[in-house]
Amino acid sequence: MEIDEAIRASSDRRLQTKYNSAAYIIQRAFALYEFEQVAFSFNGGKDSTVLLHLLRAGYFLYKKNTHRPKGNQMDHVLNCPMRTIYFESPSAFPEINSFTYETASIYDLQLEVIRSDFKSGLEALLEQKPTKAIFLGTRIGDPNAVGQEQFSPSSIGWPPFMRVNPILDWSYRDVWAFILTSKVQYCSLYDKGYTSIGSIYDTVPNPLLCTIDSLSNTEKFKPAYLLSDGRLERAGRAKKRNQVSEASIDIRNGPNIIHSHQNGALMASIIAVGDEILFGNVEDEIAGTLCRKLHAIGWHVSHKSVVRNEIDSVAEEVENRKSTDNLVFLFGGVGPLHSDVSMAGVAKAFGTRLAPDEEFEEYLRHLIGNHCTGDRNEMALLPEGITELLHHEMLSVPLIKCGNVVILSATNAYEVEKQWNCLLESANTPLVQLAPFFSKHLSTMLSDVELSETLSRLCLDFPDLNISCHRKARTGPLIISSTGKDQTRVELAAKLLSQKYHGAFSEFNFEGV
Ligand SMILES: Cc1cc2nc3c(=O)[nH]c(=O)nc-3n(C[C@H](O)[C@H](O)[C@H](O)COP(=O)(O)O)c2cc1C
Ligand SMILES: Nc1ncnc2c1ncn2[C@@H]1O[C@H](COP(=O)(O)OP(=O)(O)OP(=O)(O)O)[C@@H](O)[C@H]1O
Ligand SMILES: [Mg+2]
Repeated sequence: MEIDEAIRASSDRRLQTKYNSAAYIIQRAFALYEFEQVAFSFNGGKDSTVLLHLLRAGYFLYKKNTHRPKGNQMDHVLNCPMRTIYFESPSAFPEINSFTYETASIYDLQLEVIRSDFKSGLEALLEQKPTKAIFLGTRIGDPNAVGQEQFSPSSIGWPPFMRVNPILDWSYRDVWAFILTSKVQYCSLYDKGYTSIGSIYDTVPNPLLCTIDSLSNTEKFKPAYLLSDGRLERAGRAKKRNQVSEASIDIRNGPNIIHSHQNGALMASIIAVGDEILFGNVEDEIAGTLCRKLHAIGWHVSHKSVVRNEIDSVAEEVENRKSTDNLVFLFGGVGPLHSDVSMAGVAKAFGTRLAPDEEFEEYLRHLIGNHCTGDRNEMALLPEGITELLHHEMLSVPLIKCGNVVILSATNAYEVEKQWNCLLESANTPLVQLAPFFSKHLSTMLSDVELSETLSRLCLDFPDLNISCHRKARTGPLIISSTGKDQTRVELAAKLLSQKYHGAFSEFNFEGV
């Protein structure tokens, strides 16, 4: 069987692994359901083209493994005469239509063309012919893939059947590696720069593949398989409303829009994940550094917390903070150890799951080389559909941002300093530089009782300032800080206080402490 032979003969181990697991899913589906009760949903797109050839290979392997025929007795299964459904729409590209029809005829597919919407078409189909399972070329990253597994029952409200998704965990690059290695035909639009194909009204060639022909000074598009970042395969598709996963990974449009709180202020919170901090074995120095850094660029820090190395603890905290703050920083619990559950916690907070991120895996491979086989690197499992990598030349591995949560791998103040600088300089930085804060700190030996009324009054008179008090020891000096964005107001508050208690205050400088 030519597909099976081509993949086995290739030197691409990753492709072989993906192929083997897809072929396994297909064979299990053929073992579970009668051939006549299974259908293949084919639309001439690249993913369903891959699936077609995987089905042919899987069917061949299934027959070979279950019937053990000799010699050329296998010839009759070189094709897979599957029931194939195509939802044809008047707004489909003519190239897609012709490719679908031609392919169905080449491979003896029993094509059933449906000219209604998916749901009512499937209802009619199931009434006419018992259909237990339908193969789909859905992949992680497709807007409708969230929450699906390789075997996923149809959704509530849909007619009952099993959706079988053998290439769910395939990346864009895997799809093209398969097509190019097995040398199968694909729709001609992909050679014209289309990377994901919808209707003629919502699809154009991917702008990221556009080049200018220097001779004719006209636009040209490179073929789809040359798109280097597969996460941008839908860049030529008009956005639908409510496509959450797309909105959050749209790195072309820069950082996610951040809605500011009162007075244009932006809020951040910091979550440390670490049993060692809660046991008191380790003093956290990262959160403090982050507070200073955020303050220095004019951000407010609303909350700082430490949670246990437990998925649910991380998920609960992230869920709370991500909806309250513009940006959440999380550190600790990142890596390959049993206690490194932060990614899983973040995924759970966003209602998604961990999925292999091919680009991140590539970075890790450079970093840890032989220790990572490439088949299975748990550190390359990142929250599906919400992850954006933030690159910087000084970082061997990019920083990870999931929605509005930035995950830092720093383990001490020095490392967080470096990651912070890279984050600030990253092209997609979520850190907006705001007007700076000004602070004035005064030190006094006056007692709290003597000062309390005056300070309450000062807070009322200066609602735009943060006036805070702290002391290092009950018997030591009291430090009063006023902080705000208007330097004149900050200085005025300090001056009024000093004037009221003539000679009782001196200026204080935190740096000198
Ligand atoms: C065979 C088949 C089965 C489907 N089953 C479901 C389903 O169970 N639940 C669901 O919400 N959508 C289902 N859909 C719809 C898809 O999730 C999705 O809306 C569609 O493929 C997206 O195409 P579009 O981006 O062109 O709208 C199904 C589609 C097909 C072709
Ligand atoms: N009109 C349709 N008729 C039959 N199946 C469809 C149709 N639209 C989508 N599907 C099924 O859903 C899967 C995912 O759809 P999608 O639009 O991502 O197509 P594709 O094959 O992936 O091509 P591309 O991503 O390049 O547009 C397809 O592989 C196919 O199994
Ligand atoms: Mg697709």
